[in-house]
Amino acid sequence: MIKIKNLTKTYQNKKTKTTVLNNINLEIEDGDIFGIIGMSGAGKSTLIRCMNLLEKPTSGSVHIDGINITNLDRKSLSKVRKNIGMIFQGFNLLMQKTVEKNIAFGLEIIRIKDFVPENMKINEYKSLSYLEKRKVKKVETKRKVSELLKIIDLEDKAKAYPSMLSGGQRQRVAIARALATNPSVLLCDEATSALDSMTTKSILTLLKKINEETKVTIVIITHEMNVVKEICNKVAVIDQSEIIEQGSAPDVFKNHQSEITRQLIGGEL
Ligand SMILES: Nc1ncnc2c1ncn2[C@@H]1O[C@H](COP(=O)(O)OP(=O)(O)OP(=O)(O)O)[C@@H](O)[C@H]1O
Repeated sequence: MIKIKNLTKTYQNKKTKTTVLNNINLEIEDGDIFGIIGMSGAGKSTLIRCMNLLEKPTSGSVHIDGINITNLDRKSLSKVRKNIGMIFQGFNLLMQKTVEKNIAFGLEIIRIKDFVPENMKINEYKSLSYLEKRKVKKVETKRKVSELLKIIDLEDKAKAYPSMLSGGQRQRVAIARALATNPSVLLCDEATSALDSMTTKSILTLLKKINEETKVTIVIITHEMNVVKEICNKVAVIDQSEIIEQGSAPDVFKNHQSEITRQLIGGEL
């Protein structure tokens, strides 16, 4: 579960002080596909970046699976971050690496001694020599990459470079890389904004399938209402730095209270 308590984010320079998030309170339950919607500049990106401490809140706290991650030291935070995958509008792939190497990168960043093999008891792994551990990690990485290639349906592109892929295929690779560490949370920052509507639909279908199969909690920030309608079970509306509405997606769509929400959903319902 992700709990955000009284979170405020203020940017300050010599002359100005801007409060971008004001007293945000949110609870995102395990397995949710939680949409955060709002107009441009409302604070969506800042909020999602606070969830993995890419931005440090000015005050308030972020709790993931019961752990307050707000003031963790670098080492503990990097451990927590392995449990939080993130994908971006611009995909952020390594252009000089093949698809399979991009996906493996999600695991490469974990030190041999911190690696947790999926098919092995942790004590068994711990008792191995460094070289044996390295071998296990190599084999496990290979296995995981082929499993993920299958999930994203790009087994035939394993040796391709990102420049040879379409936008939708690149985002699939980014999703696989984010899932390599089996995170319990996947943060999606405008993940489909650069894609056409058909490709968006296929990425959303993939995210939904992954959510159903792995129970990963997905947080999506977007200004695209079809994204929320398509896959989110819950939604929060952010406007001028504050959460102005939240609840089950169908309920917020039907019984919204604010003018901003009405504008965002375009009065379609
Ligand atoms: N580093 C920063 N310093 C000062 N102000 C910032 C900084 N980062 C963001 N802001 C301001 O915070 C506000 C919220 O930005 P944010 O990117 O979170 O909004 P958003 O809802 O994601 O917008 P969009 O949909 O356009 O991406 C904006 O007014 C932005 O100018």
